[in-house]
Amino acid sequence: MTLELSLHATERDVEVALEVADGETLALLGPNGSGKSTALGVVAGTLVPERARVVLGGRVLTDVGSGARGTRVAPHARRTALLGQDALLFPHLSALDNVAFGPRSTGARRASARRTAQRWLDEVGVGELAERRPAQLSGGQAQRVAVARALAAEPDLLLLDEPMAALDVAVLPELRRTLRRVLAERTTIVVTHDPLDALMLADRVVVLERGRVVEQGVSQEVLSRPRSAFAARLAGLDLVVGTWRDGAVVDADGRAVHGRVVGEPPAEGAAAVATFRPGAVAVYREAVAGSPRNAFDVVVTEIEPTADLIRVHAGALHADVTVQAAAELGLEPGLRVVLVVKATEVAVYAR
Ligand SMILES: Nc1ncnc2c1ncn2[C@@H]1O[C@H](COP(=O)(O)OP(=O)(O)OP(=O)(O)O)[C@@H](O)[C@H]1O
Repeated sequence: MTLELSLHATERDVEVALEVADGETLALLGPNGSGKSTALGVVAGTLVPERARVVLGGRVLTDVGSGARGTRVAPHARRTALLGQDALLFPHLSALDNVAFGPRSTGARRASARRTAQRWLDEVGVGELAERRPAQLSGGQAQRVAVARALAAEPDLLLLDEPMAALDVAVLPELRRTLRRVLAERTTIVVTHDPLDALMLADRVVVLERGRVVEQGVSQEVLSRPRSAFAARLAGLDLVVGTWRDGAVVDADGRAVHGRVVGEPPAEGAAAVATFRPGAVAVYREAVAGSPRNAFDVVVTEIEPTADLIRVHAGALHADVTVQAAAELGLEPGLRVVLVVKATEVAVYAR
């Protein structure tokens, strides 16, 4: 179902308008305090600001402000499902009964609700844990149950508020793949700080800053534009978007980045991304002999002191070096340098 949202929360200085197409997943990105939760709250109906209009599949859910009708559909009657950082399962119910709760509350009989619940638990990979209580589940398993619960309610719109922020990094690639599968064809908004989530889960991203939309577009395009190394910067990562060829991610400039493949290897010719920490990037004045696999000829565009290091900007790429190294290299904007990053420091994912 198509979502149309416009809101003006005067006190918070948040003014946002966006649309989500039927079946589309939209990632909402932005730094702390940029208005992401405000936007989700207005859609979910937990927040009614001075002016807002929310229309989901032609149903007006919120319409307040001058000249508006004063419509405020209650949160539980919106046919939206919100999943946050914490699973928030009912502690006294089994995983199965937690998931069956939604279908039960919309009138399904017990046996049928439990069958539906089992199907969703299977779908998100925790079918064998159906009889466990939340206390007997790991964080990642509990979050999978919460995803099943959200989906079992058959919402018209799914709202995910940093659904993976509280989880161990080790479980993220698998959960991300599960989400990618279940979100396909579902109208969804996902709030995230992680550009990989934006790339892997979302068709489109909207970037918020200080309560305003500053950039939006197809995820890959937004995230690969230098200006939108913004999103990569949010996660503290350098990010190269390209195509998987001969065991490397090849970007639009033909730069090949080698790394460790995380999860399923990308298919030859398929979209792929490489990420690495700026701290893993070394800076040289010229190509080093016996050069390691990833060496990029770049021009320094900016030098930025951080807490205890110097961040070297070269277009969309960054390197963090010590003050001493920056001085020895004579780093300044306009200087040609070679950035070197070991393949073992680079994570490569299929898109
Ligand atoms: N309950 C509140 N009352 C008044 N102002 C608030 C309230 N919650 C947030 N704000 C303000 O509204 C603005 C947007 O905040 P919001 O929580 O929507 O940002 P966010 O992008 O979700 O941030 P985060 O990533 O930290 O969750 C900020 O200026 C914030 O200080």
